[in-house]
Amino acid sequence: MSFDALLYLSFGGPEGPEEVRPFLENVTRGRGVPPERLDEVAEHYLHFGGVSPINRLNRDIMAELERQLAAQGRELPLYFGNRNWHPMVEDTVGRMAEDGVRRALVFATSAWGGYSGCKQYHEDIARARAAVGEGAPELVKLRQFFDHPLFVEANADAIRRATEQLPAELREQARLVFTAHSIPERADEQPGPDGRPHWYSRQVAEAARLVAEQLGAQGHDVVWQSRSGPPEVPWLEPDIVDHIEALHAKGVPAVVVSPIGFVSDHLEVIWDLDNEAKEKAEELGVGFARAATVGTDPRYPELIAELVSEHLDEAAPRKLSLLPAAGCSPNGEPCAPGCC
Ligand SMILES: CC1=C(CCC(=O)O)c2cc3nc(cc4[nH]c(cc5[nH]c(cc1n2)c(C)c5CCC(=O)O)c(CCC(=O)O)c4C)C(CCC(=O)O)=C3C
Ligand SMILES: [Fe+2]
Repeated sequence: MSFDALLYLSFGGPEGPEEVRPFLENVTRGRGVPPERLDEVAEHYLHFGGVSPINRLNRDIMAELERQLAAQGRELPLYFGNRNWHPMVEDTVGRMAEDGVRRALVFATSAWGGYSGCKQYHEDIARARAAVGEGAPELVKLRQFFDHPLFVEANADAIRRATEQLPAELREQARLVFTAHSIPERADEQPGPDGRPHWYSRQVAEAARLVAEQLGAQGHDVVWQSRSGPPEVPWLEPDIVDHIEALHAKGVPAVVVSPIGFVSDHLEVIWDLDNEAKEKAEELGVGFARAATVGTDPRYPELIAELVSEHLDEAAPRKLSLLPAAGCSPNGEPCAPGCC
């Protein structure tokens, strides 16, 4: 099948203090997030002048991706659209239609299945096409990449570099801790294409296992961060901050934290880890190093180009786990019956 463009689809983030509230309202519309939580998160954004780094990081990644695609001799114009903030995906897909794009691939900036990481991006695709109406391009979303060798290698190298930042005497005993965005337990019960539940947390566990194996780590933990929602609703636990306390109580002298659940050092990473988790570690005297996300590693755009190649050249999908490949479907249709 031929494609005449690539749409880079991301979350979006505010670029000034006056944009914080309307952005948060877009993110949480109909999601049952209490106003107190929104006030708290607004403060996190305002702490950084109301500017999330996510848009700049995405533009840097796209510039490198464009360079790599050009070097491969691919003529595939790149478009940028977001779910929650400008450039909004509806506007971008409108522009694609005006430019005469008939059929495009879509890269969504999440490695995972589940509602937030996969299905909601399918909904964005369907909503954008509906908004454009007649003449909207066909949009085929690329698959989930949590077990792609380039994702695993880039995360492993970032952990190696973070470990070097710890004092030499702590490195050997430092506990490797992976974090990903918490989601409601009910949401995590959602099955994958294999029909088995907990698709999201199984993928996170598998990616963490693959990275830890590549590092020859003695042991590792998978924990969660950035919990939202009303307090009475159970979300995946333990939280990273509580986990640092628990490790300290067991006598662990240092932690290396890998935000494997995210692909760039956006606000949830720099606030929840570099502020909150780091502060807790310092308070307890626990050594703390945070690994980078894959976004600044050239292997990330390389991975995107490989996913593209699976469609344009029928390149065999490279994956390291036995979990099924999923997340790829046209025009926002579910990727498998009951999936995500
Ligand atoms: C699984 C997952 C990912 C990873 C997969 C992926 O990357 O897609 C992710 C990424 C992100 N989440 C982000 C920001 C936010 N997420 C929120 C709220 C929520 N996230 C959820 C899940 C996820 N989120 C859920 C279940 C909610 C509750 C509301 C709902 O059920 O939908 C809220 C509302 C306030 C709050 O309650 O925290 C904000 C501001 C940003 C941008 C950061 C920046 O601006 O730099 C990014 C990349
Ligand atoms: Fe899916």
